[in-house]
Formats: sequence, C-alpha cells, structure tokens
Amino acid sequence: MPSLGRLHLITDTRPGRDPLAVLRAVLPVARTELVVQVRVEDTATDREAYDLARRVVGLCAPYGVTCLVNDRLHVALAAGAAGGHVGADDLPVDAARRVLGPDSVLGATAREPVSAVAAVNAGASYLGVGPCHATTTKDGLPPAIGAAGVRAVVEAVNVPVIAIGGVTAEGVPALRAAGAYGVALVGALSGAADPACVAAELLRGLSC
Ligand SMILES: Cc1ncc(COP(=O)(O)OP(=O)(O)O)c(N)n1
Ligand SMILES: Cc1ncsc1CCOP(=O)(O)O
Ligand SMILES: [Mg+2]
Repeated sequence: MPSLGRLHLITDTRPGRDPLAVLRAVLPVARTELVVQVRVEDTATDREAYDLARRVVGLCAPYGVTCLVNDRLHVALAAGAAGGHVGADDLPVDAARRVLGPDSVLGATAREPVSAVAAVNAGASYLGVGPCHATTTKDGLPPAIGAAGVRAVVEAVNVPVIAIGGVTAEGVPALRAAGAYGVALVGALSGAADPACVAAELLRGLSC
C-alpha cells in the first residue's frame, strides 16, 4: 500500500471550477505529500467520472502522487487509481475492501469513535473525519465536530485521520494538535487566487 500523503486535494467539479488547473498548480509544490481524490457531482455520469479520473491519474503519475476516487470504486479500478473513499451512502467498508482488494488505499468517512472503529475493523486504511468546521461545499451535513471531535476519533483508532470540512491553512495547527495526520479540502484550494501558495502554507502547517 502506498504511504499516505497528508494534503488531500478533492476535485471541485462545481460549475465554473477548473479542478485540473488547480491540480497542475499544486502538484509541483506538494509532490508526494499530496493525495488527489477525484470527486464528481452525483449527477455526473460514470463516463465523466472516468474521463476526469484518467486525466488526474495521468497528471499524478510523474510525481508519484496517489490518486483516489470518491464513491465510484469501479471507476477507481478502471482508471488505475490507487484506491477509493466511501461514506454512509456508498458501499459498506467491508464490501468496498472486497472490490478494491487488500492492497488498495481505502478511506472511510467517520465522525465519532464507534463508527470509526467499525470502519477500521471493516478494512479502512484511513479515515476522513468531519465536518470539522462549517462548509459551503457540501449540503446536508451534520453539525461540525471541531478539533475536539477529531481528537476523539484519533484516540480510538490506529489509522491516519484526515480532517475534512471547512479546513483552511489557519485551521491546520489546531487539527494537527488534535492528532490529525492530514487534511482534505475542496474550497480552500479550488477558490484560491494562488493555489500553489495556499498549498505551500497548508504543507507548512502539516509538517509541524
Ligand atoms: C477524506 C474524505 N473524508 C470524507 C469524505 C466524505 O465522503 P462521503 O461522506 O461519502 O461524502 P461524499 O464526498 O461522497 O459526498 C470524503 N469524500 N473524503
Ligand atoms: C465532501 C465533504 N464531506 C465532509 S465536508 C466535505 C466538503 C469539504 O469541502 P471544503 O474543504 O470546501 O469545506
Ligand atoms: Mg460518498
């Protein structure tokens, strides 16, 4: 299994965004500290998800950067990604592990210790934990758990915890202090005037 980077860039495929331009800017700065998760809107077709995933895999390969696919594990396999990420509305973690095989990276969403432990026992190799803070990127989420909620999960499991939801460079030190291994973001990089500069700031916080 590839070692996991600490900065998880999730593609922003909302109208008007250019996820590949953001990725091109961030790759040379973050290199193997980067993980890219291909996440498309629920309304996207599998073909659109596959086409994006192939392009992301192609851009990541020269840098040795891990590419994962959110939700659609058949797309992950078909596109040659290193693994995938599942949450409550996706395949259960044990089924996802069977689909991906024993050596792939498999992330699972958790927001509290009991479901976090269950996800790890079912085969998750890392956990995406949140929402840590308010976010405008995804609707319908439960209340933010804050750094204290992240800490509760970190103390319950022995896999890397990736904090997600409203993460900014300013917020990274508190999340690291809570034991987060890394962070996952959409808006803070996708909406940045200079994504490379923001990525460098995020990495400084993650290296402490
Ligand atoms: C790293 C990381 N953590 C959490 C999520 C959220 O996954 P999920 O709960 O399945 O929600 P969607 O992203 O599918 O809308 C994630 N994608 N990545
Ligand atoms: C997919 C997802 N799951 C929990 S928060 C979130 C969105 C994170 O986006 P942002 O970094 O813009 O808050
Ligand atoms: Mg999902």
